[in-house]
Amino acid sequence: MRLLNPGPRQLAYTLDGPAGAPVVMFSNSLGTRLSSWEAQAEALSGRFRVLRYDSRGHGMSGLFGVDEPGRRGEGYTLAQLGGDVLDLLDALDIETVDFCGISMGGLTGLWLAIHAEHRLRRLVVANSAARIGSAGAWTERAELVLVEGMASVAAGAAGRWFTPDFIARAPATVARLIEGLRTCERRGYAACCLALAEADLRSEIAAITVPTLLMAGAQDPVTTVEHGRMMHEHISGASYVELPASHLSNIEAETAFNRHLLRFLDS
Ligand SMILES: O=C(O)CC1=CCC(=O)O1
Repeated sequence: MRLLNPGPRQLAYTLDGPAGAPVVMFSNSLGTRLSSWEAQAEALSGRFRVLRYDSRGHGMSGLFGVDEPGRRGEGYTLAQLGGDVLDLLDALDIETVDFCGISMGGLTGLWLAIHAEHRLRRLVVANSAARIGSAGAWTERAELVLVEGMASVAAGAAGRWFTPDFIARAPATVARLIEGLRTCERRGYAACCLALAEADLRSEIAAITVPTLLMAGAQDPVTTVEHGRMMHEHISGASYVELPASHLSNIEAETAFNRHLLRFLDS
């Protein structure tokens, strides 16, 4: 694990793989961290350089000021989440990447494709939407974790992230991710909820020209297949697949996810 700008505005990242190989960058969902891409990093290793990072407020990345006195309950913005990606690429002297994000990370990828398309070769958006949830629900969730702590959202997360079948089949994996959510910094998590409360790219995604692969989970209750199909209709030339999974499809359906990802990266 390496740190860009060690301190309250640090970004934690890993960069693995052969020097000179094309870089594939991964962006995590709300309440997870760069370790959630383990299966993809392994599948790509050898042929690609894999750049993973913890979104601000998550994992080993900093809180970017939301812990400062008087700033309780302040949010990040989607532009800041996208700006962190550009800062990291600039610092590492990486001109272009294939970008793969899930959920909040997918929304970050859509923002980059709209505002910094020259930095993306290809875009993969998994289990995401141009507008995730509603402003009211995200504001409520931010308030809930600030007042009651992360246990209040960790309790119901398995049912949002995975199918009952996967929860029964892979209890240790599910427990590890839920523990990661429970120990997520509440102020960072809340600030990302507030970024999601504001983020709405529905009127902008038609401008995307970066080659795009959209992946949805057939049983995802959060970002549904309807959200995936809506993006597919609006992003010209995009490919769209549905995976046998709920929300964290890169974990629940890692084989199918990796197959589609690699096929797209090789196209
Ligand atoms: O509600 C959840 O935990 C799922 C989710 C919504 C946005 C995101 O990144 O994860």
